Amino acid sequence: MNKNNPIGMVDSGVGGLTVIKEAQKQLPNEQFIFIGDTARMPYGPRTTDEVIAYTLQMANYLVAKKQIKMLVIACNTATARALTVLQKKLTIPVIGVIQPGAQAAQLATKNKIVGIIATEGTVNSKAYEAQIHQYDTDTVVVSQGEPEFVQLVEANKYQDQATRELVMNHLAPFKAVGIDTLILGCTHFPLLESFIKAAVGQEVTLIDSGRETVYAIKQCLDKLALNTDTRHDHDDDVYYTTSDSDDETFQVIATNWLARSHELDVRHLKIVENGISQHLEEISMPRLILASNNQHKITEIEAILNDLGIDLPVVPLRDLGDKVPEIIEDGTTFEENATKKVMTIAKIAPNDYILADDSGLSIDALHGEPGVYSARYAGDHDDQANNDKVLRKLADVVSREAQFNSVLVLIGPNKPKLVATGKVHGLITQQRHGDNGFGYDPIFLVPQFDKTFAELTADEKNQISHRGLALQELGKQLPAWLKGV
Ligand SMILES: O=c1nc[nH]c2c1ncn2[C@H]1C[C@H](O)[C@@H](COP(=O)(O)OP(=O)(O)OP(=O)(O)O)O1
Ligand SMILES: [Mg+2]
Repeated sequence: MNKNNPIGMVDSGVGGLTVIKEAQKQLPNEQFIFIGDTARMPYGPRTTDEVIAYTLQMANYLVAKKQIKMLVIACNTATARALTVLQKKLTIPVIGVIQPGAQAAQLATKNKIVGIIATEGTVNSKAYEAQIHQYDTDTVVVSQGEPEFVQLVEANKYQDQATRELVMNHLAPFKAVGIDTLILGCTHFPLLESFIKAAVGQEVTLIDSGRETVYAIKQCLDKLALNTDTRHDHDDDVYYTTSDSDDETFQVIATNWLARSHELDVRHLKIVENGISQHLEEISMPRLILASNNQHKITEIEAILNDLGIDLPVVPLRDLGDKVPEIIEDGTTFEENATKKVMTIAKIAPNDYILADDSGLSIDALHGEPGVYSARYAGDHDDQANNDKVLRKLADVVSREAQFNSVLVLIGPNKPKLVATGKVHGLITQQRHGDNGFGYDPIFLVPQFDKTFAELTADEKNQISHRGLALQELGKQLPAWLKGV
């Protein structure tokens, strides 16, 4: 196990953020990856089988995809019901929030009357009682389920006056019993700490199960020599939620509670049903795939895309690996072929944006030839043979007018196709000049520079080329298209 791998933390929703906050404070160099199961919260009313299944899905994701070195179950309900199962199934250390809290309470109590507030699931499991009675059978344990507290925190109402009154009312019985220690047996409850203290009395010791858990994490890292020796910034920490939409409440609570000045890196996992089993998969950010096998084109397009302010990761076709199907360019127009390119790639990348260019040289004296057949005029993608054929056909021809055409087609998830074209006039030379570029560049003369495309720098070519002009045109149409206008 690599000690520089991250620590995984799983929770039913937002409560575990109190644990990660403490962990970030006490373990400044460790990297944390947190999953809040916001799609299925709260866990309190769930069956034990459900809680075990959900917790395992999150654990399996973190082990398989993030190579975590340790798992923390930052949720009391999940600890009560799933900890022992996960400890058996996983080969990494798994730490729960109950044992550390119970131990701290046992050390803190003097009158041996300990209160517990938790979800109903945790209360019914009697996990805290069992743990406390392992240390001392005489300790009196008074527990109370407080599912409403969980809901108030999850609804971001943990600072409201009405919440304060509700907490005061609910916790009044603890005063009558005379507890001297109260376990906050749900990771949501530290957010209500000041209200809880006011309700039970300042003299009562509150045990934050999350904080105690972080001591246990530290001890475990020390014992197994798993402390990282590289420095992470907690801005590297990643927070996943399982709701597929924008999880605004999570983002707001997390940013406030963790007191970060900028937005946290919150990503989404989707729950994938597979027959009777389920697993989690990251919902990937859409990419812009450049559907071309021609590296020269890709380089030109990438250089110009930079200036168009496209906020998507740009991925060349070759990065999609060997699953890319063959693209058959048998259309009779550039637009038809460019459309075939994007549609073929859309089959394997339905959630991405895809951009293709189909282009070619059209010579007036040859009635537009080679046109859509430019790439295979003489030999398939044999630039030398293609150039030779053009020069041979024009050997005795005086009129050497020609155009390069580029047709760009862009598609995106749930978007109509966007077409942009560019055209540049030139003259076919008598022989090749220059080594830059590709294709017919050495025989395409731009009168304004008195140079062929192959004699221009990449920047100079991009300023005036058919592809450069088509990309500029695309850039103009893009904002409205992205907005769906
Ligand atoms: O700026 C250019 N400078 C020189 N030649 C060019 C240019 N632009 C297109 N051409 C020629 C090369 C090729 O013979 C044909 C494009 O064929 P075309 O199918 O669009 O591209 P391709 O097969 O090289 O790559 P892909 O289809 O994977 O994007 O026109
Ligand atoms: Mg092609």
